[in-house]
Amino acid sequence: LTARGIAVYLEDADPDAAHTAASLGAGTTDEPSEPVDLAIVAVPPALVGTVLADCQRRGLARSYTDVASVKAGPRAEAVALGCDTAHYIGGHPMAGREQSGPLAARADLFEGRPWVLTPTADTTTETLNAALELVALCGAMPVVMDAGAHDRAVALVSHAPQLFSSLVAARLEHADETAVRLAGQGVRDVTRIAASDPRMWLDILSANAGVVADVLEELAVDLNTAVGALRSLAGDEETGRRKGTDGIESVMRRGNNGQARIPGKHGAPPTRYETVVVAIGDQPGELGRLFREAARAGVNIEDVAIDHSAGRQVGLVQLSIAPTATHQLVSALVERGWDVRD
Ligand SMILES: NC(=O)c1ccc[n+]([C@@H]2O[C@H](COP(=O)([O-])OP(=O)(O)OC[C@H]3O[C@@H](n4cnc5c(N)ncnc54)[C@H](O)[C@@H]3O)[C@@H](O)[C@H]2O)c1
Ligand SMILES: O=C(O)C(=O)C[C@]1(C(=O)O)C=C[C@@H](O)C=C1
Repeated sequence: LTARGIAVYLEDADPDAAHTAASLGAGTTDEPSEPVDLAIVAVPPALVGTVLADCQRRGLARSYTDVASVKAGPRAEAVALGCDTAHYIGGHPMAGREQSGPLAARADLFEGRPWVLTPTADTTTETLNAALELVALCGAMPVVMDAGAHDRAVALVSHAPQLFSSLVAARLEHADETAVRLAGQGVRDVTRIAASDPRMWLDILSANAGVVADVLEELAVDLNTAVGALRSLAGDEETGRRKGTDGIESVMRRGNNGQARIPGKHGAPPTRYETVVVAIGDQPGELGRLFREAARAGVNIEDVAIDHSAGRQVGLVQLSIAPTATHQLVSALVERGWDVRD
């Protein structure tokens, strides 16, 4: 927001958090001299109602929104606390990180991401417009939804996946070191969000517990079917083995179909990117140098993942790029002496 010339006033129960954010260029810790256009309540979900009530009592802004990962509970609390709901609109940017705090912030976090807004019949046009402007300034795409529908949707696409990631990672807690050392990109992809803050997620999951439990129950049925298929595959009997093969094939195909439905950037249809793997030395500045080479070659990097080989001073960088740009990037990198892997 500051990069787009918007005056941002930061306030946090932890003054260090606000000062750190200010020093990173997110805004100022000075108090505004008059009510601002929009106050963004970015606190844990269970605190949204009380913080909103407090901000409104202080007359901080003309309109208010929040960013909590659940929407029905915070709204009910705001209503119960007697908040001015006409000038409050629930919000939820569908982007985030497994790390919290100002040091984990990124200016481009919301670019191209859905940002849910949950207006109600009494929401004023001024408040809806202020929230829409915020979403546009952050480069996100507004999605207007009812709070309950939002909570059911995120149970499926965010809350249950978080628990699943944690459960997969929990298998590693007491695993043999020799096994954990072999971790490759697959398990890293599946468990990245298992590093998330447990207190924050307890708060989120408590506010959406029943719906998330429904999703996990359905998953549990699928898990049992997969276990049955694997047991049949492990047996000697031919019919059983065929049944097992069918079962696992069905899991994999259904997974392919579900994964293919996940939208690409800016809500575009899912895109298939080509991956170019480059080995880089484990030293400062290497990644920046590689990105500059891609820019010189005129190739847009759509996504990036790094696989650090255990015990080796190299990392394998996987650059996801448009398939049509593969030749251009590979030849530019090879020409400039980079170690491009097949
Ligand atoms: N982290 C994510 O991926 C993500 C993504 C989308 C939405 N959200 C939502 O954003 C909100 C904040 O999450 P976060 O990850 O930024 O957490 P965070 O811990 O980084 O930030 C929360 C901040 O709220 C402050 N705070 C707590 N009580 C307060 C109070 N009474 N008054 C003022 N400040 C107070 C804390 O000191 C902390 O700095 C949550 O509602 C979360 O559901 C998080
Ligand atoms: O990608 C991550 O690390 C996230 O935490 C993102 C994520 C998500 O599940 O997509 C997590 C919770 C928020 O409510 C919104 C976004």
